[in-house]
Amino acid sequence: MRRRYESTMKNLLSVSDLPDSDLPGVVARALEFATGKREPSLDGRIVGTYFRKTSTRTRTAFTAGALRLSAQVIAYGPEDLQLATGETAEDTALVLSGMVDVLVARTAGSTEELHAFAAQGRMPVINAMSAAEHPTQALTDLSTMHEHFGRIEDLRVLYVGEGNNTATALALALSRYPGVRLELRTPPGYGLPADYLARASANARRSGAEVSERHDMDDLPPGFDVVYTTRWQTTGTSKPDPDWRTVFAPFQVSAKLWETSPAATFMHDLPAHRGEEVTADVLDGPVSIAFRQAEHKMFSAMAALEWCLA
Ligand SMILES: NC(=O)NCCC[C@H](N)C(=O)O
Repeated sequence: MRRRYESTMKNLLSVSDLPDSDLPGVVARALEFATGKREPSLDGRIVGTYFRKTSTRTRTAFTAGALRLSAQVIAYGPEDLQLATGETAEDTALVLSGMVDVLVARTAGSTEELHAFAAQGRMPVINAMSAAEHPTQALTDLSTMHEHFGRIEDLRVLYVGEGNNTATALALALSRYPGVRLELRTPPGYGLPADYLARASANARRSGAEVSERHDMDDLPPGFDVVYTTRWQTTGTSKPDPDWRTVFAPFQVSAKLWETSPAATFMHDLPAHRGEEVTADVLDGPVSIAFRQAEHKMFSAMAALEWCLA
């Protein structure tokens, strides 16, 4: 669709929309918010949130974060907009763009729809999770890692689980940091989409990171700093293989992984299903920062809103 307004509008549809010149600053700003810093930086702004799928962390993070920066919020549920009766995404966003300053949208569907929302060209659109990518989760993960380790560079990260929206965004983000080694272990048939793996590998070649993916849990190198997992049922998806639990079973994160990575910190995008992707002793134990990571959702949402609206 023809762009209606020419502007330098900053959408956050992919973590790759944040240029190298801005990404460290956005993470640093999230870390300032993590220390309790608050400013009325969005006073007078109106944030629209449109969540078509369930959300606990992301929706609350953007709403609470906007309010804490003195913005006002209009929240739309799945049936509230005329989109539900067939109005196009383009027309919907064109109308909203005259009234609200930024739209935070979780479709859990195709990212193309988010591009259709962004086509109007004057109201930035933030991807609060599409089927392909979860960019604001990646920002959360970066600021959580930075807070915990004091850096992101040189971290050795093991990601275990489906190559879902969280994994794609994490791979695109971490691959931009020199010295990072990201090892993805994804169940056979549930790996990262090839184009995302290729983009992350291209980032890594440029930055001096390393990204690799395998579909088994054999020959794991020792000494990971982070073990990261995600639930087995990704929002809005179903698994074609009726036997998928057997395929996923070897990819459960348990204390066994700490035999070779005794200093590793555990991360999880949540919601968690104890006894499936992770055992309760790991998630609820001293190695886990998963619930601090959830708090970072708001800090990174605040930084993302400011970046789009600056
Ligand atoms: N932290 C979150 O945003 N959690 C929501 C679900 C994330 C997960 N990748 C999913 O699609 O199910």
